[in-house]
Amino acid sequence: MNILVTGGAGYVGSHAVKCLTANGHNVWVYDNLVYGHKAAAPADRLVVGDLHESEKLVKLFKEHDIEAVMHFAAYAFVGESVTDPAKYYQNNVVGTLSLLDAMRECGVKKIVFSSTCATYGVPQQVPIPEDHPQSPINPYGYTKLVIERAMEDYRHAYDLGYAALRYFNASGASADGSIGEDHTPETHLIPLVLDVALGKRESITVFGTDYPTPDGSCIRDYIHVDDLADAHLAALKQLEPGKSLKLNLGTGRGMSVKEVIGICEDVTGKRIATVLGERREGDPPELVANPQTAEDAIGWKAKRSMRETIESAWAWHSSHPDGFAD
Ligand SMILES: NC(=O)c1ccc[n+]([C@@H]2O[C@H](COP(=O)([O-])OP(=O)(O)OC[C@H]3O[C@@H](n4cnc5c(N)ncnc54)[C@H](O)[C@@H]3O)[C@@H](O)[C@H]2O)c1
Ligand SMILES: O=c1ccn([C@@H]2O[C@H](COP(=O)(O)OP(=O)(O)O[C@H]3O[C@H](CO)[C@@H](O)[C@H](O)[C@H]3O)[C@@H](O)[C@H]2O)c(=O)[nH]1
Repeated sequence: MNILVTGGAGYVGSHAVKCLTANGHNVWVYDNLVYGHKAAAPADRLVVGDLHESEKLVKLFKEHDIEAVMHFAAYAFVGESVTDPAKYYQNNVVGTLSLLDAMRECGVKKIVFSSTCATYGVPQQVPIPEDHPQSPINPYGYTKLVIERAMEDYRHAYDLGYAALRYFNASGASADGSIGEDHTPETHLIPLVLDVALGKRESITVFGTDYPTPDGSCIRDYIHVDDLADAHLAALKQLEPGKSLKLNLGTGRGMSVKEVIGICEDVTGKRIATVLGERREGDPPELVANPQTAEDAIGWKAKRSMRETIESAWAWHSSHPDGFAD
């Protein structure tokens, strides 16, 4: 299939590109490189462009006879979305509407969209099923929810086929060590802990130790980025015009911040200096997926263990201490 991958030079997108290519798809990466890395995308497949450039997208769709879009491009810093929501609504909502317009103009009727468990807000029930109320607690989550809603309306009116894939915490790196996680600034737990192991940071701060969890630190569902890539492939296979899929992508297994630090110590063989700190604003105590719907609908479930996830992250970070260094 001819597929356009927006945000394909970013963390999750680049792993999906690798997986799609390995499975025989003809892939084009579309990324403005604001946060992406040139080296993360195949050189002969990268088109540098922005979501807002609808005409450029139309040209690409026609030129390469694009049949489906995988849409990763977005801004994803939760804290920044609170202080500068305009930036998030403009990019994640207006940018995506421009992409959807270009698709409509060219008759491209399949899209796999990077949504997030942040659309659920503070869960009333854990593990979280897909029909849990969606009530985000930050603008980032709202931008993703708005697009889920727009896609549903476009499905109804224009026969769009879409998959809204609600990721939990994307983690780890490609098994061959060629690509991995490199966000600037880095805010995610695992890369920050591994930076301490590498001596790039003095310590990791545990954000909150008085949560109603067994060890008092927050619980998350860390899903290997290659498992996410596999899910994208599986969702694409099931997509048809007019069909919708709304799926949680997680392992169903919760891990506390302290447990993550413990596994990182084990994998790296280094002691991680840890500071017990205050809660970070906007962090729900526990976010864990119920991944059963994904298994039933697309025959997918997470295969990689938490240890494998952290081992792959360590292999990447220790061999690329400066990330892509671009
Ligand atoms: N990393 C996670 O744990 C996580 C969890 C849930 C959802 N998500 C979602 O998954 C997607 C990918 O996340 P990531 O961690 O790989 O982020 P990332 O920043 O590494 O990748 C996003 C890519 O999109 C590009 N981009 C942004 N705006 C663009 C625009 N207007 N035009 C063209 N390109 C643009 C960036 O340059 C970057 O390469 C995002 O939509 C994010 O919201 C990520
Ligand atoms: O220095 C740190 C960094 C993080 N944490 C904690 O570690 C957990 C994971 O945090 P982080 O890696 O920042 O991920 P989340 O805040 O859970 O958010 C990520 O995962 C969401 C889905 O769960 C996505 O929507 C977001 O885009 C993505 O940033 C949370 O409990 C944090 O409080 C710390 O204790 N110390």
